[in-house]
Amino acid sequence: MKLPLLRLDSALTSNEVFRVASLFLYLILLVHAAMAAATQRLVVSDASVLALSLVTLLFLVSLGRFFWPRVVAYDQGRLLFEMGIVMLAISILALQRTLPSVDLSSLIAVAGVFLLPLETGAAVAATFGILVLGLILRSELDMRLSDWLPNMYALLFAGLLARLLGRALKQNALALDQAKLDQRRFDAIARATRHALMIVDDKFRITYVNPAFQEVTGYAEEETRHMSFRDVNHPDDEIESKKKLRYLRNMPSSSIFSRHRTLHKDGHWVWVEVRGYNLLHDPAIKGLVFSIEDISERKEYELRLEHQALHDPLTGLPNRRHVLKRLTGAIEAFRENQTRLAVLVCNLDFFKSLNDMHGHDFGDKCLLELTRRISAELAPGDFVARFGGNEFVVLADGGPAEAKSKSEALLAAVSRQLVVENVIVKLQASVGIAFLHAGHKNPAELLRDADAAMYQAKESGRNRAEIFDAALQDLRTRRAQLDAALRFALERDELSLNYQPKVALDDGTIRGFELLLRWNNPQHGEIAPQEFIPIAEESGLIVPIGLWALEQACLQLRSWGRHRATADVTIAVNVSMRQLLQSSFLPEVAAILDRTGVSPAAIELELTESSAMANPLQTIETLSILKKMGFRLALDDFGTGYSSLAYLQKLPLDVLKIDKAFIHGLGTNSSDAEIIRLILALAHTLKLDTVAEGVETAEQVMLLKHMGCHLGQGYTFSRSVTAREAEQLLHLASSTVLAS
Ligand SMILES: Nc1nc2c(ncn2[C@@H]2O[C@H](COP(=O)(O)O[C@H]3[C@@H](O)[C@H](n4cnc5c(=O)[nH]c(N)nc54)O[C@@H]3COP(=O)(O)O)[C@@H](O)[C@H]2O)c(=O)[nH]1
Repeated sequence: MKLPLLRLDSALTSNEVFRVASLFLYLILLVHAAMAAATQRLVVSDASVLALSLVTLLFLVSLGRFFWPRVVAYDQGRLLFEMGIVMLAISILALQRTLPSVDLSSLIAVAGVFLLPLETGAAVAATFGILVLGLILRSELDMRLSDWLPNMYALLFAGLLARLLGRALKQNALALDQAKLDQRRFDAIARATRHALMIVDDKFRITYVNPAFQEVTGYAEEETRHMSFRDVNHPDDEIESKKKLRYLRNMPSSSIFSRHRTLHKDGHWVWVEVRGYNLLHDPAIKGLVFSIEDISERKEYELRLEHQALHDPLTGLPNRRHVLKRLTGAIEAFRENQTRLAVLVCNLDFFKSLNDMHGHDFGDKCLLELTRRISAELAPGDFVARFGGNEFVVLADGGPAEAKSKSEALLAAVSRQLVVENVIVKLQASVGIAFLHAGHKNPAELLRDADAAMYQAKESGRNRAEIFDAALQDLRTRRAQLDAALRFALERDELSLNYQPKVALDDGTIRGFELLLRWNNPQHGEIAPQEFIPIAEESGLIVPIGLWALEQACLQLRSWGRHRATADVTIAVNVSMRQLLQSSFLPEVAAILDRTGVSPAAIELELTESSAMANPLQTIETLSILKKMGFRLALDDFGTGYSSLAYLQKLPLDVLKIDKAFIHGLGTNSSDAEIIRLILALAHTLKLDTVAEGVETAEQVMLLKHMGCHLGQGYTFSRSVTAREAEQLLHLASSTVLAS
């Protein structure tokens, strides 16, 4: 039989100690009596028999208490009663002198045993009781002071010690109970929670897991002993995960948060949300504590939402946002390791017309088929997205040759005939290609380049691919900026006019001026006419600008007409073909003459050879009217275009202006001299005056004069000057000859 001695597996209580100590107390008294009987020193009287019977009875009670501790209640009254009985028995035995030396030392033992389980009040009362009994016994037994006083001290000391021990045991038991309660609560929470809890030591060895750990990871507690994080980490999360764990372990009291995938025992990936706390310094934990939540469902929902946000619902292809995200990543990767990336923007030509003609459902079906075809043309690593209604974007590795052949394949795939709802459709696309480079700061810039190339492909005839050309794009951007600025140039008074003298080669007198436009813009500065005139021509702005220039020339002539030195001068005004083609041109010119009152004979209208010959019939008609109105007419840049002599003959011209390209070679290039001679002979035949443009040297002046050219214009005489300077030149020329 296993004796219920002290229960050392739980907190030792004062009752427990009392249970054992009281048994020993009574046993010692009985052994003492037995030994006295054996040595015949036992004095037997009726009272002593009663006392020994009481002790025996108490021994039996304590024996019962020892074996069946749960049956006996330890209430204060019963304990005091028992103590009273034992003290009575001791007193009788002492007074009867039944047992040798049953005196104050027995009371010390009683104090040591009974004060253990008593509450403070009862313990004080019991102490007094024992003390009083001790005093009575001392006087009855005639003990000397030196014999009983140390025993009384010992009695008090034993009582006090027993009391303190009793209290300590009680507090200890309470603390242990509380700890057990806390443990039970923790176990209940750890069992009830859906979150897996795990504690690992500083070597990341698992020291604790709760039951939910198995639910989340599939691993039972005993299987975790040899587990390593590395075995269950998703390869994509590995680096980040390691970084966080290292940080957590090395930073006392730190915490981490992470969302990653962990491998379930079944072999599938589980999305978990992990919070980790460093409690290595806490002696109760000495570990890293993790709370792990299975967020697979939430994550799946999130991923579904993300998929929806990043994909086109019709084709299922990645959408614009996805492309931007992908490109952001590609730009970052490029900064690190210069990876190659080609962006192909594939825009369907005339897709709007197809939608308009057959409806959007039909268009959608075509797009689905095109998606299939485009995807089939791509390599495994390529990325294709639907970027807009009729636009696909392909991101692929490779240089110009690969990108070009890929776009050729795409164009071929798109243009293969397509049958939708029994309708045969033939589509085509224009592809723009751009390559990622260090200058691209963000996806928008890279896409802008690919887009520009795509528009270039459209402009070049569609159904083709173009690679982005940065220089061309810079030119386009500047043209677009100048075009925008030029629209405000007139109203903002940014345009001005210069005058370049035309000088008679025989006597050096100024016979007239050519009016030359100048544009000074606050943002772009001085812009050369070679740059802005073509832009004005293209946008049609040359029409109002040309009329303004003509009116300014007339006003200047009216002003000069008032002085003798400047009265006979003529002004040559450049006229663009765009102006001539305007039906309103002739009435507006007439209105200018009316408003200014200037004679058209003082104005020479210059039209370039190439523009005049582009549309000869209309030119002949309009020039004839202008001629009838009284204007002088000049053919500018002669020799650079392809003049039909038949038409030339029919043009009502007064002047041929020899292009400066021929004058430039005069004196050095004999063929230029030959051409000039021929032009002069032709002009002579057609009875036209001749002006040499771009005369820069005295030698050229001399040669031209000998060849019979009438007038010269160029830097050797004067650059173009302001109206005021032109006027001064005229005043000077009236007295001085500029060249002879
Ligand atoms: N429709 C209109 N066209 C105009 C008008 N004003 C000018 N223009 C045309 O713009 C082109 C460029 O003109 P610009 O830069 O003013 O150049 C002229 C002269 O400065 C230049 N020039 C004159 N002398 C010399 C020289 O000795 N050497 C040299 N290298 N260049 C010289 O030639 C230009 C004049 O050319 P042209 O008209 O062919 O006589 C030019 O085509 C202008 O016509 C306008 O109001 N309307």
